[in-house]
Amino acid sequence: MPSRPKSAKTRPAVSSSAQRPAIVVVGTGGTIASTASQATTLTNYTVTQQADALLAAVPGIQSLADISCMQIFNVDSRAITDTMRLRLARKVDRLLEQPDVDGVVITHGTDTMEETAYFLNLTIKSAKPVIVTGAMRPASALSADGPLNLYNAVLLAASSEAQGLGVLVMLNDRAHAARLVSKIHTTHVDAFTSGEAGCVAEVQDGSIVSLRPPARPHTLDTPFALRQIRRLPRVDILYDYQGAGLHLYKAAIEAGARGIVVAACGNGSLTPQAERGLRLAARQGVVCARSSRTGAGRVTPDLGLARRGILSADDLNAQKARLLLMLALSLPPHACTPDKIQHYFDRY
Ligand SMILES: NC(=O)C[C@H](N)C(=O)O
Repeated sequence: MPSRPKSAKTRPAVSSSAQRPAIVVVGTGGTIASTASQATTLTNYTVTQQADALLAAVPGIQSLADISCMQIFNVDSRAITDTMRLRLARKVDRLLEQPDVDGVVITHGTDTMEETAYFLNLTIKSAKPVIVTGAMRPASALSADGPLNLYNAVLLAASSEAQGLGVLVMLNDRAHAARLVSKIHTTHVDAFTSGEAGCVAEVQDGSIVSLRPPARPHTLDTPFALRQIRRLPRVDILYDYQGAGLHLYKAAIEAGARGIVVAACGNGSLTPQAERGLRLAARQGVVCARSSRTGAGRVTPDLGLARRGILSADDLNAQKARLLLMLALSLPPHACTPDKIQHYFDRY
């Protein structure tokens, strides 16, 4: 349980001016919680800090809200498994059910942040703000970016402007919609983009500048609910390339994959062996989806392939398409036919 703010009693979803919003910061690890041996060491570090220490390093943050914090795990985000992400989602969902919690901030490694954010965006059943943040530089760095990112994340979580926008990713002064955001640089502080759609909001001088709300339905408006999930099914990602072989497709089928997402070339085009592999999988009841390895744009649906159970992942990248497919395959049989799953790809 988070340590409770002293004044926490029943309060509206976002507090009136008389009552400060109650925000829970959930720590999961990542570079924001890491330290290195020297202030100039920016890429070689270890997770050492918990959420309370991160908060203590941010001047003025306590003036934004009544902040409590908790640690669910403390790892590099590459170590987060499907089970851990599910546990985090359940925890956040339960926190938001509490009338005395107005919003949640999650501190997280940036490498797989977009996966956690999109998963929460599809499953959390609340309109209260959920903001995921992190850092590209460790807490020990000269010009560490974590403190301002965390400040801005709490600012956003405490704001009525972030209500009903789904899960947002806050880094480098920008708030991105979970569905659109992706990490596109290995080390720069400005590592995240929402592509052509642009971000949802910016923070300038401690004020939120709203730009555009996310276009796709999320959170309360999806058919995916955590309570109906016991275990997430195996969905594998395969990368297509010139000269690809069939063996990886066979291996995924043999490993019991219920879904395969391929990061296909261009507009979802498949090399001959990838197409053979997907057809083989689809014939055995594995739901397959084509995303694009280009990093932008939608994969045009192909009716011929769709008839064979090979769907289009719309403009989701492979890692996000995988999560949507896992959630879709967790639904009861009548709700996860290939037609229905294509509809989920087109909509969420
Ligand atoms: N910048 C980061 O947060 C990267 C880190 N390795 C992670 O946990 O994802």
